[in-house]
Amino acid sequence: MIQLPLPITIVTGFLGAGKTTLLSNLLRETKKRRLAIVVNEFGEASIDGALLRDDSPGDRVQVQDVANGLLAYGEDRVFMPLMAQLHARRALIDHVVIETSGLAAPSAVMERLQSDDVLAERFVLDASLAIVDTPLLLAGQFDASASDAAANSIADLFCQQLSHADIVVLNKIDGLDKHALIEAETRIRALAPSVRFIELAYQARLESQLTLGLHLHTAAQPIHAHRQPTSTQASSGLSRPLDGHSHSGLAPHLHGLTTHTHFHEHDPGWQSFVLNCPQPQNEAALMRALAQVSSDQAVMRVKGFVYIEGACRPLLVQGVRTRIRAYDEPRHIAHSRASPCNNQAQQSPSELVFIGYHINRESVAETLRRFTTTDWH
Ligand SMILES: Nc1nc2c(ncn2[C@@H]2O[C@H](COP(=O)(O)OP(=O)(O)OP(=O)(O)O)[C@@H](O)[C@H]2O)c(=O)[nH]1
Repeated sequence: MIQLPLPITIVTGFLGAGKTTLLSNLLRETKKRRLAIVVNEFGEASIDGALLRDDSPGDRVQVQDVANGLLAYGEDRVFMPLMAQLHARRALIDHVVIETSGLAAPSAVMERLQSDDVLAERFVLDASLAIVDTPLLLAGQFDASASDAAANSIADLFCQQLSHADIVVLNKIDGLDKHALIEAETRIRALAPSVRFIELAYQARLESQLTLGLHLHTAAQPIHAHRQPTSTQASSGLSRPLDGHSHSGLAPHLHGLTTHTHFHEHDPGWQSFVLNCPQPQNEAALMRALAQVSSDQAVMRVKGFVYIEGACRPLLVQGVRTRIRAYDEPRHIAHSRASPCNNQAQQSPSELVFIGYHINRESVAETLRRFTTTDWH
């Protein structure tokens, strides 16, 4: 029996843009397709994979974590065996979604898919999505700056992610009015004129028709209807659709990979480390410590699970730059992390992943120790 190539959607976006949240919503809403999700994290610990696994209904979704690096970059030896495993399970999978690390350009995976003959036979790129933290975009947080190396590195990466995207998804737009949305679109178009479509995701929600099965890189596919999310029409009140929301008649899209380079030489200024603490935490003291850390150093992302005195399940900590929140909704907590209330002694240590530009592990640990009077190391 002839097997059709397995479609792959690449989901990219800078650290904390909302890739995992968007995917997790998609998993709950996609009822028909059997999905294989590959989650690549820059840090040593995989937090997102645990969250997605918890949101995966039944055996329709398989989640695979690849922590500690950048998938398909340079010397990475994980990518090819991973693709071979996916191919071996072809009969059980309808669609693959690869969530790249927030510090990766999607061109790395795209290039491998196009340049390797075996992969090109077995897989087909369906679409590449770039998720954008819209409030940060509007605040100029992805702009380059002559005097700030971190800002330049972020701006460079952000542009790479946009320029390889078929679809840019404006996320975190819950509090934005139509003028802000149009301003965001204008900025995206100025940074990446080749972007084909811009979609709006309210509360990190995109319909699966806007995300999977788009065939944007397949020759001779029937033209599909590409619509705005219904929530966009209802809540944004935009007087005109965002440019590019329909694309009937467009030919399959080819990204000029030969003319772009992804970060084969990844900027070594980006660092990640994990800190643990065996003692239970005081939430307020920990939040003060994390606020201090993010104002002292270029920490762009903090995430992990923290055990609070007397609580039977950990809090999920999510920090994107200076916005740091702790969640205790059970949905946000991987079951494997919950412990019976009467068995506090068996709690795992708290674990936080920090990602930033030239960040200093010891100095972050020292701030956490000072504010929480517990032994972070
Ligand atoms: N208000 C708001 N918050 C959001 C939205 N989407 C995501 N978030 C929050 O943004 C934070 C980061 O979300 P993630 O989904 O983990 O982001 P990510 O892109 O997967 O992060 P990395 O994998 O670390 O790069 C979390 O606290 C989310 O709850 C949104 O649409 N609105």
